[in-house]
Amino acid sequence: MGCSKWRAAFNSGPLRAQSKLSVFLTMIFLFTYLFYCLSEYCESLPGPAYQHPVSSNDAPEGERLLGAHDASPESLLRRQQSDSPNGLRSSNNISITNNFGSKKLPQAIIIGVRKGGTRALLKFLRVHPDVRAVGAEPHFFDRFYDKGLEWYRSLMPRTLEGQITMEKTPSYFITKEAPQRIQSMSRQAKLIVVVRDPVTRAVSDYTQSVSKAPELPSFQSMAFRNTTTGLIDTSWSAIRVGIYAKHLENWLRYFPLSRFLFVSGERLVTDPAGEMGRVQDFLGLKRVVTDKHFYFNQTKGFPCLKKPVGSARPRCLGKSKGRPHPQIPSEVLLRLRDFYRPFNLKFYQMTGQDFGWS
Ligand SMILES: Nc1ncnc2c1ncn2[C@@H]1O[C@H](COP(=O)(O)OS(=O)(=O)O)[C@@H](OP(=O)(O)O)[C@H]1O
Repeated sequence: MGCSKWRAAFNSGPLRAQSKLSVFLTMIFLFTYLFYCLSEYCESLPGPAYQHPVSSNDAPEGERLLGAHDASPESLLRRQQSDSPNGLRSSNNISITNNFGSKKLPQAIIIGVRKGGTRALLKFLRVHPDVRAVGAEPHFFDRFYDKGLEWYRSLMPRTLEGQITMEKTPSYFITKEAPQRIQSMSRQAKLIVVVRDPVTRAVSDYTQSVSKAPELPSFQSMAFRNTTTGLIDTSWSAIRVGIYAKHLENWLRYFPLSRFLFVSGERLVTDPAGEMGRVQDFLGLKRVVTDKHFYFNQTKGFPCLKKPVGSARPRCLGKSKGRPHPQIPSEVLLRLRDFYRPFNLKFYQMTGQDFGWS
Protein backbone atom coordinates (compact mmCIF):
# COMPACT_ATOMS: atom_id res chain seq x y z
CA MET A 1 0.00 0.00 0.00
CA GLY A 2 1.39 3.47 -0.96
CA CYS A 3 1.69 6.42 1.43
CA SER A 4 -1.40 8.18 0.12
CA LYS A 5 -3.42 5.03 0.66
CA TRP A 6 -2.19 4.81 4.26
CA ARG A 7 -3.12 8.45 4.81
CA ALA A 8 -6.56 7.85 3.37
CA ALA A 9 -7.05 4.79 5.58
CA PHE A 10 -5.81 6.72 8.60
CA ASN A 11 -8.09 9.70 8.04
CA SER A 12 -11.18 7.67 7.71
CA GLY A 13 -12.84 4.65 9.19
CA PRO A 14 -11.86 2.63 12.26
CA LEU A 15 -8.14 3.41 12.02
CA ARG A 16 -8.82 7.15 12.41
CA ALA A 17 -11.04 6.58 15.44
CA GLN A 18 -8.41 4.30 16.96
CA SER A 19 -5.60 6.78 16.49
CA LYS A 20 -7.70 9.62 17.94
CA LEU A 21 -8.40 7.48 20.96
CA SER A 22 -4.75 6.64 21.45
CA VAL A 23 -3.75 10.33 21.13
CA PHE A 24 -6.46 11.19 23.64
CA LEU A 25 -5.28 8.52 26.09
CA THR A 26 -1.65 9.59 25.70
CA MET A 27 -2.63 13.17 26.48
CA ILE A 28 -4.54 12.09 29.58
CA PHE A 29 -1.52 10.08 30.69
CA LEU A 30 0.83 13.02 30.07
CA PHE A 31 -1.42 15.49 31.92
CA THR A 32 -1.77 13.11 34.86
CA TYR A 33 1.98 12.62 34.97
CA LEU A 34 2.61 16.37 34.72
CA PHE A 35 0.09 17.11 37.43
CA TYR A 36 1.62 14.47 39.70
CA CYS A 37 5.14 15.82 39.15
CA LEU A 38 4.05 19.39 39.78
CA SER A 39 2.21 18.62 42.97
CA GLU A 40 5.20 16.64 44.31
CA TYR A 41 7.39 19.62 43.47
CA CYS A 42 5.01 22.08 45.12
CA GLU A 43 5.11 20.17 48.35
CA SER A 44 8.73 21.11 48.70
CA LEU A 45 8.12 24.79 48.19
CA PRO A 46 7.47 27.10 51.12
CA GLY A 47 4.26 28.30 49.56
CA PRO A 48 0.86 29.10 50.98
CA ALA A 49 -0.20 25.57 51.68
CA TYR A 50 3.03 23.66 52.11
CA GLN A 51 5.98 23.52 54.44
CA HIS A 52 9.56 22.44 53.84
CA PRO A 53 9.91 18.67 53.85
CA VAL A 54 12.80 18.64 56.28
CA SER A 55 12.28 21.79 58.21
CA SER A 56 14.56 22.90 60.97
CA ASN A 57 11.52 24.77 62.25
CA ASP A 58 10.31 22.07 64.47
CA ALA A 59 13.56 20.48 65.40
CA PRO A 60 14.37 20.57 69.09
CA GLU A 61 15.89 23.85 70.07
CA GLY A 62 19.28 22.33 70.74
CA GLU A 63 19.44 21.01 67.20
CA ARG A 64 18.18 24.16 65.62
CA LEU A 65 20.16 26.80 67.37
CA LEU A 66 23.55 27.74 66.31
CA GLY A 67 25.95 26.61 68.96
CA ALA A 68 24.35 23.35 69.96
CA HIS A 69 26.60 21.01 67.98
CA ASP A 70 28.65 22.98 65.53
CA ALA A 71 28.71 26.66 66.38
CA SER A 72 30.48 27.92 63.28
CA PRO A 73 28.52 30.39 61.17
CA GLU A 74 29.52 28.33 58.16
CA SER A 75 27.70 25.32 59.59
CA LEU A 76 24.63 27.48 59.96
CA LEU A 77 24.99 28.53 56.37
CA ARG A 78 25.24 24.90 55.30
CA ARG A 79 22.18 24.02 57.32
CA GLN A 80 20.39 27.09 55.99
CA GLN A 81 21.10 25.98 52.48
CA SER A 82 19.67 22.57 53.09
CA ASP A 83 16.69 24.11 54.84
CA SER A 84 16.11 27.14 52.71
CA PRO A 85 14.34 27.44 49.40
CA ASN A 86 17.72 27.78 47.74
CA GLY A 87 18.54 24.21 48.49
CA LEU A 88 15.10 22.68 48.41
CA ARG A 89 14.58 18.98 48.74
CA SER A 90 11.55 17.45 47.12
CA SER A 91 9.65 14.66 48.83
CA ASN A 92 11.89 12.10 47.12
CA ASN A 93 14.97 13.98 48.32
CA ILE A 94 16.04 15.34 44.96
CA SER A 95 17.59 18.76 45.32
CA ILE A 96 15.72 21.54 43.53
CA THR A 97 17.52 24.81 43.02
CA ASN A 98 15.60 28.03 43.29
CA ASN A 99 17.51 30.82 41.66
CA PHE A 100 14.57 33.17 41.33
CA GLY A 101 14.76 36.56 42.97
CA SER A 102 17.56 37.95 45.07
CA LYS A 103 18.75 37.75 48.65
CA LYS A 104 17.79 40.82 50.63
CA LEU A 105 18.36 41.94 54.18
CA PRO A 106 15.25 41.31 56.29
CA GLN A 107 12.59 43.98 56.33
CA ALA A 108 10.93 42.41 59.37
CA ILE A 109 12.44 40.54 62.32
CA ILE A 110 10.88 38.57 65.16
CA ILE A 111 13.17 39.88 67.89
CA GLY A 112 11.68 38.09 70.89
CA VAL A 113 10.94 36.87 73.35
CA ARG A 114 12.53 33.56 74.06
CA LYS A 115 9.81 30.96 74.82
CA GLY A 116 7.13 33.46 73.85
CA GLY A 117 5.81 31.47 70.88
CA THR A 118 8.22 32.84 68.26
CA ARG A 119 8.57 29.51 66.40
CA ALA A 120 4.81 29.12 66.08
CA LEU A 121 4.53 32.66 64.72
CA LEU A 122 7.27 32.11 62.14
CA LYS A 123 5.82 28.78 61.07
CA PHE A 124 2.38 30.33 60.59
CA LEU A 125 3.84 33.31 58.73
CA ARG A 126 5.71 31.07 56.31
CA VAL A 127 2.36 29.86 55.04
CA HIS A 128 1.95 33.29 53.47
CA PRO A 129 3.15 33.36 49.84
CA ASP A 130 4.68 36.81 50.31
CA VAL A 131 6.82 35.86 53.29
CA ARG A 132 10.19 34.17 52.89
CA ALA A 133 12.02 33.44 56.11
CA VAL A 134 15.17 31.76 57.34
CA GLY A 135 14.35 28.54 59.18
CA ALA A 136 17.10 28.55 61.80
CA GLU A 137 18.01 31.46 64.04
CA PRO A 138 20.87 33.47 62.47
CA HIS A 139 21.92 35.22 65.75
CA PHE A 140 23.58 37.89 63.65
CA PHE A 141 22.87 40.91 65.85
CA ASP A 142 24.00 39.19 69.02
CA ARG A 143 26.64 36.53 68.23
CA PHE A 144 27.91 37.00 64.70
CA TYR A 145 27.83 40.73 64.11
CA ASP A 146 31.50 40.75 63.21
CA LYS A 147 30.72 38.57 60.16
CA GLY A 148 29.23 41.63 58.49
CA LEU A 149 25.99 42.42 56.70
CA GLU A 150 26.95 40.58 53.51
CA TRP A 151 27.34 37.37 55.47
CA TYR A 152 23.96 38.01 57.05
CA ARG A 153 22.37 38.68 53.67
CA SER A 154 23.84 35.46 52.29
CA LEU A 155 21.79 33.50 54.86
CA MET A 156 18.53 34.91 53.56
CA PRO A 157 16.23 33.14 51.13
CA ARG A 158 15.75 34.66 47.71
CA THR A 159 12.72 36.89 47.36
CA LEU A 160 10.78 38.25 44.44
CA GLU A 161 9.35 41.76 44.14
CA GLY A 162 6.73 42.30 46.84
CA GLN A 163 7.88 39.46 49.08
CA ILE A 164 9.11 40.13 52.60
CA THR A 165 12.35 38.67 53.94
CA MET A 166 12.18 37.67 57.60
CA GLU A 167 14.13 35.97 60.32
CA LYS A 168 13.61 35.26 64.00
CA THR A 169 16.16 35.32 66.78
CA PRO A 170 14.41 35.78 70.15
CA SER A 171 17.59 36.71 72.03
CA TYR A 172 17.79 40.04 70.17
CA PHE A 173 15.15 41.48 72.50
CA ILE A 174 17.46 41.24 75.52
CA THR A 175 20.71 42.08 73.68
CA LYS A 176 21.88 45.56 74.59
CA GLU A 177 23.60 46.22 71.24
CA ALA A 178 20.86 44.76 69.02
CA PRO A 179 18.62 47.89 68.66
CA GLN A 180 21.48 50.13 67.54
CA ARG A 181 22.82 47.44 65.18
CA ILE A 182 19.43 46.80 63.60
CA GLN A 183 18.84 50.52 63.28
CA SER A 184 22.12 50.92 61.42
CA MET A 185 20.96 48.19 59.01
CA SER A 186 17.55 49.81 58.50
CA ARG A 187 15.53 52.45 60.31
CA GLN A 188 12.47 51.08 58.55
CA ALA A 189 12.80 47.56 59.97
CA LYS A 190 9.57 46.15 61.38
CA LEU A 191 10.06 44.52 64.75
CA ILE A 192 7.79 41.84 66.13
CA VAL A 193 7.85 40.82 69.78
CA VAL A 194 5.86 37.82 70.96
CA VAL A 195 5.29 38.27 74.67
CA ARG A 196 3.90 35.80 77.16
CA ASP A 197 3.09 35.94 80.87
CA PRO A 198 6.61 36.34 82.31
CA VAL A 199 5.96 33.77 85.07
CA THR A 200 4.88 31.03 82.62
CA ARG A 201 7.67 32.11 80.32
CA ALA A 202 10.26 31.69 83.11
CA VAL A 203 8.94 28.20 83.87
CA SER A 204 9.03 27.35 80.16
CA ASP A 205 12.63 28.56 79.96
CA TYR A 206 13.56 26.47 82.98
CA THR A 207 11.77 23.43 81.48
CA GLN A 208 13.93 23.72 78.40
CA SER A 209 17.16 24.05 80.43
CA VAL A 210 16.32 21.11 82.67
CA SER A 211 15.51 18.97 79.63
CA LYS A 212 19.11 19.46 78.51
CA ALA A 213 20.70 19.38 81.99
CA PRO A 214 18.57 17.21 84.32
CA GLU A 215 21.00 17.80 87.20
CA LEU A 216 19.93 21.49 87.43
CA PRO A 217 18.69 22.61 90.87
CA SER A 218 14.96 23.17 91.34
CA PHE A 219 13.23 26.19 89.77
CA GLN A 220 12.69 27.84 93.16
CA SER A 221 16.29 27.48 94.27
CA MET A 222 17.37 29.25 91.08
CA ALA A 223 14.63 31.90 91.15
CA PHE A 224 15.39 33.20 94.66
CA ARG A 225 18.54 34.81 95.89
CA ASN A 226 17.25 34.31 99.39
CA THR A 227 14.35 31.95 99.99
CA THR A 228 13.61 33.37 103.47
CA THR A 229 13.28 36.97 102.34
CA GLY A 230 11.85 35.95 98.94
CA LEU A 231 14.43 38.08 97.14
CA ILE A 232 14.29 37.28 93.41
CA ASP A 233 17.50 36.55 91.54
CA THR A 234 17.27 38.92 88.60
CA SER A 235 20.66 37.80 87.34
CA TRP A 236 19.10 34.48 86.29
CA SER A 237 18.23 34.89 82.63
CA ALA A 238 14.95 32.97 83.02
CA ILE A 239 13.82 35.81 85.32
CA ARG A 240 15.55 38.69 83.55
CA VAL A 241 14.02 38.08 80.11
CA GLY A 242 10.51 38.64 81.54
CA ILE A 243 11.20 42.23 82.68
CA TYR A 244 9.88 43.35 79.30
CA ALA A 245 9.56 47.06 80.17
CA LYS A 246 13.25 47.31 80.90
CA HIS A 247 14.30 45.74 77.60
CA LEU A 248 11.77 47.74 75.64
CA GLU A 249 13.17 50.98 77.08
CA ASN A 250 16.48 50.20 75.40
CA TRP A 251 14.77 49.56 72.04
CA LEU A 252 12.76 52.76 72.23
CA ARG A 253 16.00 54.75 72.26
CA TYR A 254 16.49 53.66 68.63
CA PHE A 255 13.03 52.92 67.18
CA PRO A 256 9.66 54.63 67.60
CA LEU A 257 6.81 52.53 69.01
CA SER A 258 5.18 52.44 65.57
CA ARG A 259 7.94 50.12 64.30
CA PHE A 260 6.90 47.42 66.82
CA LEU A 261 4.14 44.89 66.93
CA PHE A 262 3.52 43.11 70.22
CA VAL A 263 1.93 39.73 69.73
CA SER A 264 0.25 38.00 72.65
CA GLY A 265 1.78 34.56 73.10
CA GLU A 266 -1.41 33.49 74.90
CA ARG A 267 -3.71 34.60 72.06
CA LEU A 268 -1.43 32.97 69.52
CA VAL A 269 -2.54 29.71 71.18
CA THR A 270 -6.21 30.51 71.84
CA ASP A 271 -6.88 32.51 68.65
CA PRO A 272 -4.03 31.99 66.16
CA ALA A 273 -6.02 33.36 63.22
CA GLY A 274 -6.86 36.56 65.13
CA GLU A 275 -3.23 37.21 66.06
CA MET A 276 -2.12 36.34 62.52
CA GLY A 277 -4.57 38.91 61.20
CA ARG A 278 -2.82 41.61 63.26
CA VAL A 279 0.61 40.43 62.15
CA GLN A 280 -0.32 40.42 58.45
CA ASP A 281 -1.81 43.92 58.77
CA PHE A 282 1.34 45.17 60.48
CA LEU A 283 3.50 43.72 57.70
CA GLY A 284 1.27 45.26 55.04
CA LEU A 285 0.29 41.83 53.75
CA LYS A 286 -3.01 40.62 52.46
CA ARG A 287 -4.81 38.53 55.11
CA VAL A 288 -4.09 35.17 53.54
CA VAL A 289 -3.50 33.16 56.72
CA THR A 290 -6.93 32.84 58.30
CA ASP A 291 -8.91 30.48 60.53
CA LYS A 292 -9.17 28.11 57.56
CA HIS A 293 -5.50 27.26 58.06
CA PHE A 294 -5.76 26.11 61.68
CA TYR A 295 -7.22 23.32 63.72
CA PHE A 296 -6.82 22.55 67.39
CA ASN A 297 -4.86 19.34 67.88
CA GLN A 298 -6.20 17.67 71.04
CA THR A 299 -3.16 15.44 71.47
CA LYS A 300 -0.71 18.29 71.15
CA GLY A 301 -2.92 20.67 73.09
CA PHE A 302 -2.06 23.45 70.65
CA PRO A 303 -3.26 24.83 67.35
CA CYS A 304 -1.61 23.26 64.31
CA LEU A 305 -1.69 24.02 60.62
CA LYS A 306 -4.06 21.94 58.55
CA LYS A 307 -2.33 19.45 56.27
CA PRO A 308 -2.43 20.10 52.58
CA VAL A 309 -4.69 17.62 50.78
CA GLY A 310 -2.91 14.35 50.11
CA SER A 311 -0.02 15.00 52.48
CA ALA A 312 0.65 13.00 55.61
CA ARG A 313 3.26 15.42 56.86
CA PRO A 314 2.51 16.59 60.42
CA ARG A 315 2.03 20.31 60.69
CA CYS A 316 2.17 20.74 64.44
CA LEU A 317 5.29 22.13 66.06
CA GLY A 318 7.88 19.63 67.28
CA LYS A 319 8.19 17.96 70.65
CA SER A 320 10.28 20.77 72.15
CA LYS A 321 7.29 23.12 71.78
CA GLY A 322 4.45 22.68 74.20
CA ARG A 323 6.35 20.54 76.70
CA PRO A 324 4.68 19.79 80.04
CA HIS A 325 6.03 22.09 82.74
CA PRO A 326 7.18 20.87 86.15
CA GLN A 327 4.92 21.56 89.12
CA ILE A 328 6.12 24.73 90.88
CA PRO A 329 4.86 25.46 94.43
CA SER A 330 2.04 28.01 94.29
CA GLU A 331 3.72 30.35 96.83
CA VAL A 332 6.73 30.56 94.49
CA LEU A 333 4.51 31.48 91.56
CA LEU A 334 2.64 34.04 93.70
CA ARG A 335 5.90 35.67 94.77
CA LEU A 336 7.00 35.85 91.14
CA ARG A 337 3.67 37.40 90.11
CA ASP A 338 4.17 40.09 92.77
CA PHE A 339 7.66 40.68 91.46
CA TYR A 340 6.60 41.10 87.82
CA ARG A 341 3.38 43.10 88.46
CA PRO A 342 4.91 46.61 88.39
CA PHE A 343 7.04 45.78 85.34
CA ASN A 344 4.00 44.34 83.57
CA LEU A 345 1.95 47.47 84.27
CA LYS A 346 4.77 49.63 82.97
CA PHE A 347 4.93 47.44 79.85
CA TYR A 348 1.15 47.79 79.29
CA GLN A 349 1.52 51.55 79.59
CA MET A 350 4.46 51.70 77.19
CA THR A 351 2.79 49.56 74.55
CA GLY A 352 -0.79 50.74 75.10
CA GLN A 353 -1.84 47.08 75.34
CA ASP A 354 -3.15 45.15 78.33
CA PHE A 355 -1.94 41.56 78.06
CA GLY A 356 -4.00 40.46 81.06
CA TRP A 357 -1.27 38.78 83.09
CA SER A 358 -2.55 38.90 86.64
N1 LIG B 1 0.94 26.24 68.04
C1 LIG B 1 1.84 26.01 68.98
N2 LIG B 1 2.39 24.78 69.12
C2 LIG B 1 3.33 24.58 70.08
N3 LIG B 1 3.78 25.52 70.93
C3 LIG B 1 3.25 26.75 70.81
C4 LIG B 1 2.27 27.04 69.85
N4 LIG B 1 1.92 28.34 69.99
C5 LIG B 1 2.65 28.82 71.00
N5 LIG B 1 3.45 27.88 71.50
C6 LIG B 1 4.35 28.08 72.62
O1 LIG B 1 5.64 28.35 72.11
C7 LIG B 1 6.53 28.14 73.20
C8 LIG B 1 7.95 28.10 72.70
O2 LIG B 1 8.27 29.42 72.37
P1 LIG B 1 9.36 29.78 71.28
O3 LIG B 1 9.04 29.11 70.01
O4 LIG B 1 9.46 31.27 71.25
O5 LIG B 1 10.64 29.14 71.93
S1 LIG B 1 12.16 29.46 71.55
O6 LIG B 1 12.52 30.71 72.20
O7 LIG B 1 12.28 29.50 70.11
O8 LIG B 1 12.89 28.33 72.15
C9 LIG B 1 6.02 26.84 73.82
O9 LIG B 1 6.38 26.85 75.17
P2 LIG B 1 6.24 25.54 76.12
O10 LIG B 1 4.76 25.28 76.19
O11 LIG B 1 6.79 25.94 77.41
O12 LIG B 1 7.00 24.46 75.44
C10 LIG B 1 4.52 26.89 73.56
O13 LIG B 1 3.77 27.17 74.71
